[in-house]
Amino acid sequence: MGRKFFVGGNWKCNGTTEEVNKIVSTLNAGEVPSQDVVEVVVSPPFLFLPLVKTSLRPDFHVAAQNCWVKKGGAFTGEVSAEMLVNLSVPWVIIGHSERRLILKESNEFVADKVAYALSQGLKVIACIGETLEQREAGSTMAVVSEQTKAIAAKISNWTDVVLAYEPVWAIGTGKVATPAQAQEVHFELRKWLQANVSPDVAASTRIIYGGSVTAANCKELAAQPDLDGFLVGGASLKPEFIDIIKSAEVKKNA
Ligand SMILES: O=C(CO)COP(=O)(O)O
Repeated sequence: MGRKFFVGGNWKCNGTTEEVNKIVSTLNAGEVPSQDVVEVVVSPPFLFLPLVKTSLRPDFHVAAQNCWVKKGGAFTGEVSAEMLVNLSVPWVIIGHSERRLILKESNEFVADKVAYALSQGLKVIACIGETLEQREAGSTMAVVSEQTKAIAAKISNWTDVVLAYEPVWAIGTGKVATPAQAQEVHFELRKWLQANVSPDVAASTRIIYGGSVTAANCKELAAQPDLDGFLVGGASLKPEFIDIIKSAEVKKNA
C-alpha cells in the first residue's frame, strides 16, 4: 500500500561540531537509493539542528529529538514545536524510551506532545516499546498497545506519524530483536491499528523498528513484511548508516 521505507538516525546526546561535520560529510557522500524508495531523516541534538540542516544533502531531512508539550512560553529549558517550525525542522521524535524511563514521560504526556506537534504541522516519529521485564512477563502487546492507544485517543490524522517500535532491551545493548520477534510485534500493532483506528491507517502507517540495528542485521529485518524501516541509534553515527539506508532495496525487490 505504498509505505515508503523510512530510515531515521537518532544521534541522541552525542557529537561535537567537528564530529557533526564529519558525519554530515559521510552522509553527503553516500550512495543511496532515491527518495522514491527511501525517506531518510537524521536527528542531531537541538544545538546542531541549524548546522546539520544547512550542510546536509537536500534529499535527507532532519528531526528534533523532543519538543515541548504545548505552546512555548515560561518553560525554562524547553524547545517548542513552534520554534522547530520556525527553523523549518520538519520532523520530531517523541516518546523515546530514554525520555519515558529516565525523565518519567507518561503515555498521556507523550500523547499530548504528539498531538500538539502534529497540530503545529510537524511530522512525528512516535516511539513505543516494552522493557525486558515486561517482555518476560508476557505483557509486550499490552504495553505497546496501551502506549499506542494513548496516542490514538488524541489524534485524528495519522498521515504524518511514523510509529517506531523500540524494545527497550534491544536499545544500545547489541541485543537486536530477531526478525521474527520484530515482525510479530509489528504485525500485532498493525492489527491493533486496524481494529482500533481504521483499516486505512493500519495499511498506510509506517511501523519502523529500533534497537541495535546494524549494517549486519538490517537486511534480514527489512525483509519482514510489516517492518517499514528503522530508527537507528549508535550505528547512525557511523558510516554503516549508509548501508542501513540501502537495506530499503530489500523492500523494493520483495
Ligand atoms: O534508541 C534507538 C534509536 O532511537 C536505538 O539505539 P541503538 O541503535 O543504539 O540500539
